[in-house]
Amino acid sequence: MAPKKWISEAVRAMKAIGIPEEDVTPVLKKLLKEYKTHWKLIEVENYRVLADAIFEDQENKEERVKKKKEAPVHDESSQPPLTRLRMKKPTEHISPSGVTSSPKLKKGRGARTATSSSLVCFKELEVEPGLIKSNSEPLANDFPQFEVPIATIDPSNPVLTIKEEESLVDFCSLPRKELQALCKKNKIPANWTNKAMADALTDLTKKEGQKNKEATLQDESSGPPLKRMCLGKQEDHALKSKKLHEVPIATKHARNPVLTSNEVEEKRLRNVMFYTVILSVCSIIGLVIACECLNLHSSNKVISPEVSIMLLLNGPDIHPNQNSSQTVEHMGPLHDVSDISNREESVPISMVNEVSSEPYRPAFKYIPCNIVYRHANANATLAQIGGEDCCSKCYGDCLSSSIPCACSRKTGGEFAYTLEGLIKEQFLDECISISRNPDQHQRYCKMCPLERLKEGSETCKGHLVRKFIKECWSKCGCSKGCGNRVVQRGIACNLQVFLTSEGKGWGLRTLEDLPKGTFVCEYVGEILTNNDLWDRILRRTGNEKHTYTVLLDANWGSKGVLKDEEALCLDATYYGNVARFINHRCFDANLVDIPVEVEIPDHHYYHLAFFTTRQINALEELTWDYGIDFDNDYHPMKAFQCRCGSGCCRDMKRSHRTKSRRWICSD
Ligand SMILES: C[S@@+](CC[C@H](N)C(=O)[O-])C[C@H]1O[C@@H](n2cnc3c(N)ncnc32)[C@H](O)[C@@H]1O
Repeated sequence: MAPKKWISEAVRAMKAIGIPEEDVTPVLKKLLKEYKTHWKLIEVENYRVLADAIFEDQENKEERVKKKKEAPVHDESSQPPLTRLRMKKPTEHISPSGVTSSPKLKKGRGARTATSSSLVCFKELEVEPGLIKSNSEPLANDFPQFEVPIATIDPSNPVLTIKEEESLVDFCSLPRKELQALCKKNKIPANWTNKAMADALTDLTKKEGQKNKEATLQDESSGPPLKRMCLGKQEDHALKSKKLHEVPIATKHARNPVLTSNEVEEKRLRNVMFYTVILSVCSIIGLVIACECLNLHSSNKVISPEVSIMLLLNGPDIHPNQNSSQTVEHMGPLHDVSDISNREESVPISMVNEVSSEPYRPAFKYIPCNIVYRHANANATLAQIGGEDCCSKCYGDCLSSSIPCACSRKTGGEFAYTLEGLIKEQFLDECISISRNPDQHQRYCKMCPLERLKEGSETCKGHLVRKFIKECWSKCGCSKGCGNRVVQRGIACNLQVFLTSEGKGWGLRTLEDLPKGTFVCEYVGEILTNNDLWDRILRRTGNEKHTYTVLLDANWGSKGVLKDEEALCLDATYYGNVARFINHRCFDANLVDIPVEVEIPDHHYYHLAFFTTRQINALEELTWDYGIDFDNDYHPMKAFQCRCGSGCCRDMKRSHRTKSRRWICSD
């Protein structure tokens, strides 16, 4: 006798395909009587036998009713015959008596989908209870194309592929003796006809296969989340292509899922709150410890909160090639050199020193996305985004749509990205040209916020008029896998921080070949107002440096007088990501920085993203032209001595140039 639990399982399976319990129990009772000790065969192929028997039963009932009704008048032409949608014609089913045998499931996708994935299919189709789609109808065309990622295949409802089904042993061809032996082993009556025994064995094998598949799927889902990190080059390249990006972002890295923009926003806000609390606590403790360390009590020096925070959390940067005797004892822990992002990125970022034996104690905290410092106005609200700045009516992938959506408007009615997730060549070349020929693209700024804070300095030399990329965002109707969302997905290529041998300190390199136009990373740091930045600069003392600050000036000068809270910059001195390690190259840098509008449409705040200017080979150092004017004596902070090694090094030639001051450096 079948246990109660088994019966309720059978009822539940039928319910899932829309058959109510009252239809199931009488048929099940009959079947159990018929199958006796072989009741387990009923559950084969998701209770196919049971489902067929129920339909047969219903059909018989309907037939009887129909006959009764038709008995007095016979007019076949007035009513079309009731066509029944069902998974298969229930002519025969596996019978323990061995008299009849079931026709095998048709080796077609439809048949398997209907039986094995009934849960998903029937729900979407809203098929009338009791009716199941015919395998003669193409199922695939009936369903809306949902973006169901591969990772969400229900392991409890595995689907055999055609190949797997075909690879099953052909029991029919076995000699009777062998069949009988196999049946005996599997507790199937050995006195059935050859066909019946073969069918029963086939079904058992399929069931075994399904169980194994289930186990494998479960194993995979609970396996180590390091799979993404161990991807080969080919897979990695494929991952970068848009198609694979369509896997929901959250599944990208099980250990450290990449966040959706909303989540990023939430996380950012949480970060801000978290860091604000940490900052306040640390500034008090840091002040005390820093004073202890520096013995400042007696020297009467005043330490700014920022300085003390830096001492406590990080300490200033030490480059092994620089004299570190004046630096304070570091209090922060060593970074995990196998992943300096501490799993904040979806790919690990390793750090190597092949030049000296000095350990690296980074003087910064790794953050994967920008955080707001104090009063900087970089908070996005959905109300800020007008109808013309989003594509609320889109769905799926905007890049595959025949008509470019509203989000392409700011890039001239064409998206900046290709279907492969690279930046379009023409767009990229224009950005490179702007960066390399600044004189032709600068906008003079009479009331530059940076200039008006300085006393006695020369007037502003201008800011580049930049080309913006605009990505779809939260208010857009498209999916998270939309091809017009690249930068917001974060780093996807294998990068490494390494100690340069030319005396530039640490640098960043790629561990894989990168095609032209690949997104590498974003410049991440604290978002500061112009006032905050100036405060930090004025407060800096002795050995302290501000070599990690970039002005977000792409829109400066387009308005009249820029408010101080609108003039923003990114400071990666204390909080930053890999981009803070990218060194400068005067000529032919292999990266170009492009402003990217994601959340805020008016461009006072934007993301600064790096794309490859050409094909880059694995292990090449990634470089970027900071846009430093090495000849500017009035520069608030003196530039470093350039060791970029390029033939046209601006520092070597000392030629007179007027370059944008996007980069602020000190040495
Ligand atoms: C944004 S950081 C780059 C990472 C830095 N090398 C480090 O170790 O943290 C900028 C600083 O790196 C150094 N640097 C960058 N490019 C350089 C170059 N071409 N020549 C010499 N030093 C360079 C300078 O000290 C500069 O102030």
